[in-house]
Amino acid sequence: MKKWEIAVIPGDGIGKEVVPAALDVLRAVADVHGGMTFSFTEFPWSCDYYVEHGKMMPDDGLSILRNFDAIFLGAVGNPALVPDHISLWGLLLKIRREFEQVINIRPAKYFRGLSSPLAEPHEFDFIVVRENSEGEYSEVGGRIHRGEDEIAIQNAVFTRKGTERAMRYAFELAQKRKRHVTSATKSNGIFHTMPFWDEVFADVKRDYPDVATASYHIDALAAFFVTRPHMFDVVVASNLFGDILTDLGGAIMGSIGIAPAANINVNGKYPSMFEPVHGSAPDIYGKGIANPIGQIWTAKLMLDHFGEEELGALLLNVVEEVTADGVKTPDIGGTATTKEVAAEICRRLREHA
Ligand SMILES: NC(=O)c1ccc[n+]([C@@H]2O[C@H](COP(=O)([O-])OP(=O)(O)OC[C@H]3O[C@@H](n4cnc5c(N)ncnc54)[C@H](O)[C@@H]3O)[C@@H](O)[C@H]2O)c1
Ligand SMILES: O=C(O)C[C@@H](O)C(=O)O
Ligand SMILES: [K+]
Ligand SMILES: [Mn+2]
Repeated sequence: MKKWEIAVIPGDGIGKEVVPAALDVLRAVADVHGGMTFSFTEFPWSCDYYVEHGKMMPDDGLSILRNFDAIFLGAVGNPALVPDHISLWGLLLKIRREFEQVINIRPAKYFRGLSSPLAEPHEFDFIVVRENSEGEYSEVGGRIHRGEDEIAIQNAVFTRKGTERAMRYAFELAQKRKRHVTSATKSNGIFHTMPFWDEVFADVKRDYPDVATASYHIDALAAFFVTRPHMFDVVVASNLFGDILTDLGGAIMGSIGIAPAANINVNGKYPSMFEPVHGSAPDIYGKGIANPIGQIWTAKLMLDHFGEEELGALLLNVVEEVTADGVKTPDIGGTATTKEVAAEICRRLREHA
């Protein structure tokens, strides 16, 4: 019997609702498999934890997480208790960086049973490869003076290694898909880092002559996500551009509540982390109506990561069937609760046991 050791961090807000729902689904997945179990170890690290301990996670938090096969996370952030940059950098970004989860994979596709806000969504199916370790997200910079003379400086950091790594990952992914990579740039307005990004892209693409490419400035690209999302296969983007594009990816599917993400450690030194694209949604927390699909699809990405692609495909198929049959939370036009959606997915999964 194969046993996967999973560190579970529900985090804040609706993370505490969608994570338990997705764990139930993973238990059902294990039953379907028959030869596999999950051991879930839960950690209460969150903004509530911060209020009590003055930090988002204990000092030895990372060494505890290190021994797990994967980390399954909900969402981090409760601005009523802790400023967002403190909570994010103290937990989510800390894990991404210290565990060298340098790539963030974020798929979006035309999803059965959902009405996209696009008039003609066609059958789009793309993956954004978000550089996850550097770029616009950096602690380099500072603030001086106060008042009228106040200055804030934030430096973006683009290394050749990090940039190339994200691009190569995108090209190799495209080779297993429709052989097309789009680069998200902004080399007209961003004077140093984005021309550099374009140069590295030009260098890297020479190594993949079987993959077609396109490059668009991020503003135009954002519009194309709305007007012609079906033309994309793999999109490679910097940390911030990838962040923004993937909320948009969720939106054109029908709700940001269904979009999944995988923070991948590519060198095998540390566990990878699986979490939905969305945050803690304080506006709906506590009502029991958060859409669990983003968290459940994230579980599918974890199954893929473990080499259980067949089970992953079955899981996503069942989720789409349940959606198409109208068992949906309010964000996608239904009346079901988080728990009802998860229970229906579990019930249908067990029919495959
Ligand atoms: N990876 C993360 O953990 C992550 C991601 C984004 C935001 N955040 C944090 O979450 C907090 C709230 O941020 P925000 O409001 O900008 O983004 P958000 O993603 O939490 O919410 C944006 C909107 O989408 C809706 N939404 C999100 N997930 C949903 C779901 N599963 N079902 C139904 N509706 C859903 C919310 O109700 C809200 O209207 C902040 O503290 C922010 O820093 C964390
Ligand atoms: O990376 C971030 O900015 C946090 C959150 O918005 C995310 O997309 O994971
Ligand atoms: K999240
Ligand atoms: Mn985001």
